[in-house]
Amino acid sequence: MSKPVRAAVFGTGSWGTAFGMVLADAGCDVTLWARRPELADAVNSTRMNPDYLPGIELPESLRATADPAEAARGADFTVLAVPSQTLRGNLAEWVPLLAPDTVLVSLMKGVELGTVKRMSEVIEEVAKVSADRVAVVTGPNLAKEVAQRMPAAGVVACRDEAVARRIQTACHTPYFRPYTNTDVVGCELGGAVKNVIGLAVGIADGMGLGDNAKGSLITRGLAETTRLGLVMGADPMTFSGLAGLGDLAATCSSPLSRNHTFGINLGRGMTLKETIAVTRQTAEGVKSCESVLDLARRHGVDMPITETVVSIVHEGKPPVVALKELMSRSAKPERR
Ligand SMILES: NC(=O)C1=CN([C@@H]2O[C@H](COP(=O)(O)OP(=O)(O)OC[C@H]3O[C@@H](n4cnc5c(N)ncnc54)[C@H](O)[C@@H]3O)[C@@H](O)[C@H]2O)C=CC1
Ligand SMILES: O=C(CO)COP(=O)(O)O
Repeated sequence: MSKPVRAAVFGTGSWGTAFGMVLADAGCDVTLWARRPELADAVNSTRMNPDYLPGIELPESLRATADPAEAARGADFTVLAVPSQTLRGNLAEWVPLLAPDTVLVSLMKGVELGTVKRMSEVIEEVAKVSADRVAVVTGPNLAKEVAQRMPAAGVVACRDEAVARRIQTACHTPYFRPYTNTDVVGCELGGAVKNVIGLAVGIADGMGLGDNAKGSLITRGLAETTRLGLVMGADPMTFSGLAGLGDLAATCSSPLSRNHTFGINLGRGMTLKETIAVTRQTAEGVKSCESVLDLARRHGVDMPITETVVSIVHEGKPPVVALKELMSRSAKPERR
């Protein structure tokens, strides 16, 4: 009998824990790394993650530790599920501990501020590994629904399709159906930009702008994501797939989405400070809207919705003023 696949998951937040459950349910031997020893202890002693997934029973084969060396030991797959902006610093500490041929798997949906690097690029740079050893898992995967074993599909993207297939097998369960894709750029951009569009839709929902506004923002949001993807070498078809439209639809319609909810609070009139204070988990779009806009400007791509989100979130522009400006942009053909 072949030995079970070993996976280390760095980050015991909502998605790290839920994806750890998927891997465990698919037969992998999984160790979660938690920043706080008390959370690791709670996972091991109660089979629950009280801080991020309260009330959900975790599989027996899921263990947690606060010792990164213990988590990393012998891992076939090293899954990274920390906030995008802390990844570089976190990974630099973990690199000396990684198992020699481990494949690094990013669950993160952000773009690094300043460098405008995608998460897989940060991983390649910090861990000094080739793109063939770095994969991305993305798609419409709201953590709580996945942890409740509600059906979902996802995408495993890697330049090396054989590596993507190995991860696909390792996370395929009766309720989680992963597809492979070799368009890593498109898959990562889809995930990062949908958070920004999720904020925009949330703001519109908070302002009570209705479902036509929502449909318009989702569609034009996808158009600007695709424009950026095209100049960065992504396959445009990726954006009509799970990593693009699929994730956008889930995020923009769900009260479980932190980005959507963050936007709703802003649209209802909360200040940024108040909104941050009531947001207990990572809403990646809040920081990544700035790096996505930076990326777009460096590539000469027009992203009006992203620009609007940055102006509301970071420049204090009142949503009503931003809406007026967005609606009064010069008229243009749909396909451009
Ligand atoms: N929650 C979800 O439904 C999904 C989230 N994602 C993505 O997964 C990534 C992780 O998000 P979540 O697990 O949801 O976030 P979370 O906020 O639930 O958990 C974040 C985890 O990172 C840890 N952390 C925070 N700051 C840290 C630091 N400075 N150093 C080390 N660890 C730190 C926290 O302790 C926690 O364990 C994000 O990029 C998110 O966009 C992707 C798909 C679904
Ligand atoms: O990425 C997600 C669903 O696919 C989760 O969205 P939020 O980060 O907005 O909660």
